[in-house]
Amino acid sequence: MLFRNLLLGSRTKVLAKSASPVNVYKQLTKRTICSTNVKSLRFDLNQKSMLMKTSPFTKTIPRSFSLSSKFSNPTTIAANATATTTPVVSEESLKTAKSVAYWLIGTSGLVFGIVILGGLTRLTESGLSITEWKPVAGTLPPLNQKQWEEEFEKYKESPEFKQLNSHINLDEFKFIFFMEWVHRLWGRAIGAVFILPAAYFAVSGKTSRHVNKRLLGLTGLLALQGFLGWWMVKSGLDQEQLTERNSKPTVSQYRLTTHLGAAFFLYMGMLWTGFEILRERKWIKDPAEALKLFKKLDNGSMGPLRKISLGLLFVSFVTAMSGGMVAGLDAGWIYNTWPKMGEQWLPPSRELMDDNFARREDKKDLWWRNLLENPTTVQLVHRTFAYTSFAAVLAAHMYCIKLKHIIPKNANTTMHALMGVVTFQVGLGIFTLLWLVPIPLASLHQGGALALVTTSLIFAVQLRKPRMPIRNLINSLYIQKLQPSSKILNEAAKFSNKAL
Ligand code: HEM
Repeated sequence: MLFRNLLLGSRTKVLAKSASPVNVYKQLTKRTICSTNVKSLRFDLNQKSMLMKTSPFTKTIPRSFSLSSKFSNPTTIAANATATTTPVVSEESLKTAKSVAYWLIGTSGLVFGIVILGGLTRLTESGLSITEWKPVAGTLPPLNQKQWEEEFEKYKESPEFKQLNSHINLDEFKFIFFMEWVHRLWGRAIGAVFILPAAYFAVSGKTSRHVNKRLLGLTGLLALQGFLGWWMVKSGLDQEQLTERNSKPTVSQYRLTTHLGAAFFLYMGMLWTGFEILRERKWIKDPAEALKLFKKLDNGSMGPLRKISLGLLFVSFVTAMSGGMVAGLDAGWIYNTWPKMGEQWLPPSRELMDDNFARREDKKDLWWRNLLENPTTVQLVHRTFAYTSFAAVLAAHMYCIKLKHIIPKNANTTMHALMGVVTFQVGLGIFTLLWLVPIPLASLHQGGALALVTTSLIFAVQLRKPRMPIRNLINSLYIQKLQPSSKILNEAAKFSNKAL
């Protein structure tokens, strides 16, 4: 049990003689834990009880305790009501400037752009044209004829030139170099556009601690992304690795997908944080509306839908990653038929689990190598994930239609959009395959994957319950608005004293 608590957090049922949420909560936070560790509280005023869910690593949590009788005293109730007019955590420490949200969403747009450009670099087979990684010096392209010729000489040493491109001249080289150079420059620009303002916002106190932690994580991810880019390119330049993979000069599909996945994570992290800031600011501005929304989000039927929303985000992400594997293996160039794969619904099992892909004598790696390295199987896996994504969104859409009176209106609208995006994306995938991966369509299909992940992410954000400190803040702001002067509370206290 202790292990479970540490890992998952715990649930504690608190019984109160007084059914006031204010009292129960105050008593709880005073006696046991810091309010920021509380993930959710659910009050049952009839049963005079409260269910508390805490985050992992919360220290002492009594399984159940009764509140002292003094809390059933009306004077104390009034006094406690006064106490809650002061926010549990100050508004300023929770608030993040709107400009931070817009900057994050804008920067995520730049990440969207670089993913598309990266795809175009791959589709035009330009990605292996720059054979070195110079994070600072590489900012400038060759500036004169001599430098261009030097750069071309270096490229002539690469396996790609020797085996595939020995016919190209300097002008053709300039085009592929330019594609890769713009991609790298864009990456550097994102670094600058992210890190400098992040430091400024943090130092000037425009961000909350919560957002600062996110910004730190995103900075780490950004640095990792630059490294992953070079790690990927190296796999296509190094003849030893190519021989080991028995591959023509292209990057490893594993590394391509890792690089793509990290970009998706960076994009999702920026968007999620940006939307969360905007959402919380909106609540702070209008606590009454916020409380109405919280009531909807606290509805029991929303629990499963919240899990479904995260499931949809996960399945969209995994489908996109399986698409990365298709792209990395050029598996879109085979089985260009739909809905069947060739003449059959499924390729022959001999081809799907081809012995030639196993590298171990005992063939123990037959399954996973075919699933990740055999273009036929990898395409089938991508088709399967795509159908799963479509079916999952369709089912969730129908579920939302059923619950449409309970679900927040904006989440409902997003679900309709999600249904549209997934249908469009599946259509794009099919035509990309049928028409032998034309560059504009393949690029649009990649953009479609990002659009699908974006819509799933917005849906998940819209269904999220507020963080506990924000909930506390909104509650107290609401009470402050209702009772602008403490006079009313003093009157209430006097009245209660008389009643005793
Ligand atoms: C929810 C649906 C889908 C998602 C999220 C998705 C996502 C992706 C992604 C992210 C890529 C990699 C693009 C790149 O890195 O350049 C990709 C590639 C590909 N997908 Fe899909 N896809 C979906 C459905 C489909 C379907 C239904 C088909 C065909 C039946 C399909 C066929 C392809 C092909 C052929 C490629 C390789 C294109 C290339 O080489 O650039 N996709 N997909």
